[in-house]
Amino acid sequence: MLSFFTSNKKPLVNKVEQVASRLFTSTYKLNVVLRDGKKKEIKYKKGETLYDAATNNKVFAVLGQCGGNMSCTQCQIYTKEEDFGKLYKMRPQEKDALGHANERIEERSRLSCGLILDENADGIEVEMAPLRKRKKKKKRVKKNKKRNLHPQDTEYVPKQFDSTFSSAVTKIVDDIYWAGYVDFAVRDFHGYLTPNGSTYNAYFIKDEKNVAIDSVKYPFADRWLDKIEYLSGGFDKLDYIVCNHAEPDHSSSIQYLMKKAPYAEVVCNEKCKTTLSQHFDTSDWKFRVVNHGESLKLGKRTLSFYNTPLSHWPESMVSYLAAEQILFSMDILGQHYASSKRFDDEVKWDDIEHEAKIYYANILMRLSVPVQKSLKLLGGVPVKMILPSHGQIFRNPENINKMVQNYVNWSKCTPTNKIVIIYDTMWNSTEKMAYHILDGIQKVGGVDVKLMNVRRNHITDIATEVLDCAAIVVGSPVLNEHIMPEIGSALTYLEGLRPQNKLAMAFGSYGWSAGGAVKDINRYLNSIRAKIVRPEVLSQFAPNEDVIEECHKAGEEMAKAVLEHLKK
Ligand SMILES: Cc1cc2nc3c(=O)[nH]c(=O)nc-3n(C[C@H](O)[C@H](O)[C@H](O)COP(=O)(O)O)c2cc1C
Repeated sequence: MLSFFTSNKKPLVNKVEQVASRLFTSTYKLNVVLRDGKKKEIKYKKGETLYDAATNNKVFAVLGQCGGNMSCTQCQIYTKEEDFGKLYKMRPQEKDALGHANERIEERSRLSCGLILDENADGIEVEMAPLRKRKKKKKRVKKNKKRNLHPQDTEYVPKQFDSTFSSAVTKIVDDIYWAGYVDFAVRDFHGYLTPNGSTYNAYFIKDEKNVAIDSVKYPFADRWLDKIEYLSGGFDKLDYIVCNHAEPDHSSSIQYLMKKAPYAEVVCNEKCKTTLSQHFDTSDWKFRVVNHGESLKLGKRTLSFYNTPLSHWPESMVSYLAAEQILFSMDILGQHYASSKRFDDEVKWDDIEHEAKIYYANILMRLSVPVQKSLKLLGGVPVKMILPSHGQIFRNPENINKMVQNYVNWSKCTPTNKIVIIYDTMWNSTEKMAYHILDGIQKVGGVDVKLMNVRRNHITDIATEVLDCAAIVVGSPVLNEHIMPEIGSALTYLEGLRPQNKLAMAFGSYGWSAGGAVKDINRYLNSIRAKIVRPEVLSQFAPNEDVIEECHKAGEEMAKAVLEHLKK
């Protein structure tokens, strides 16, 4: 038996949470004024978040869409001014989330999911912050239907198989099959590059009940439907289609299945049901809504469901077969990797590890806190195999260990001895500065450098290098008082992905107004809470000897700061 954490079983809680969990258990209470003006008393134990206490008190009006992951900010509360200062201090994730909130933020704002309750919160009164007005749901569904916004709403037209391979199912163990589609051709996934293609992994369980798990991207619906028909012995023998995640690469073929399989029920959580209805016309679908921890008896086996909100979307969940110790991990441990082989031990480990890193950096880096929560939840689940929604299936215990450890490191952006220099240039002055900074770093030794011109390196690769670097050094010339657009685009992308724990500095060349570009760069660096190690280096037009010397010095200082940082 192999646990999801087979080595280095370090709990993924930060220090604050560890302290909080050790606190006493006597009960206190506070009041929450809900958005409809009603007041609710909430009893809590010291160390609980307000969000968890509200859930335990069944005051669900406090809850937000992201499931308490400090992301959607819908659980924002206003404290009374006199109470704000005495409450448990804000952790960086909470500050960060409030900084990106859609709703109105006040000085006395807190997130219920971030606010740890202690004895100082006893007897206080807080008020739910108003939500930004949203259009009525019913109207929006109607509008979408009328406009036919989604290409996947178009009628499914069966196609011929391209090859016998695309129609093949793979037996994983007795009665459990891979029934997905290998997309060798795809090169772009919502804006980032997939040079090795991808797979849409759908699975099938044969038992007294026939169960399809997830589907494939809609252009490949026909291949998937044929496999499901074959495996279940006819569409009328299909009992369930589990939808772990409503993103269209995994869900958009379900609409065609529902027209063919008269008795099939869609098994998903409540949020997934709503999200599916916002993509497709689900009015005729039969749903079986499952809650966190609930199970479905299939015959010999039982399939259990665990919500893992925001590892990748709010409705994300995983499914688990205890009998075979198989985890259908959805996007967790996914890789965009197309191969004729299905298992991790049939391909080169370095290839899939690298693809998993690209996947993590570009999809999950922003979602590190929810990912850590999911890892913690799954830490107690024994697994022999992990079946993700993209890429190779993991069945080699050593590989499972390595990949889980990678996730632990990536989710903390654990720094390695690497500095990434990201820059743009028009007439090469900024580029020359970048090379001189590189020389300065090299002079100190012991730190790797990646020099990435934003016009020759895709944001996909920049994000991947940034994930585990210790420092980023960003340069741009001044163009019309600002940074160049391509570096702006790269920094906007990184700002969204929120890399943690980075040292940083800015540099760049200008003509007649020094500050514009570095001011923009520093704004981005501050937004991701990078620690700016030293003041920017500027050059009026091409760097002269003084500037070159300063670039060398800056490189040396950055390298020394990184080596110091890694000792901690
Ligand atoms: C279209 C254009 C707009 C520019 N706008 C500014 C500006 O607003 N302020 C400024 O100080 N320099 C401006 N410059 C000058 C450049 O910042 C300067 O030439 C710098 O040295 C270019 O660095 P590079 O060689 O790395 O491209 C501009 C140059 C160009 C070509």
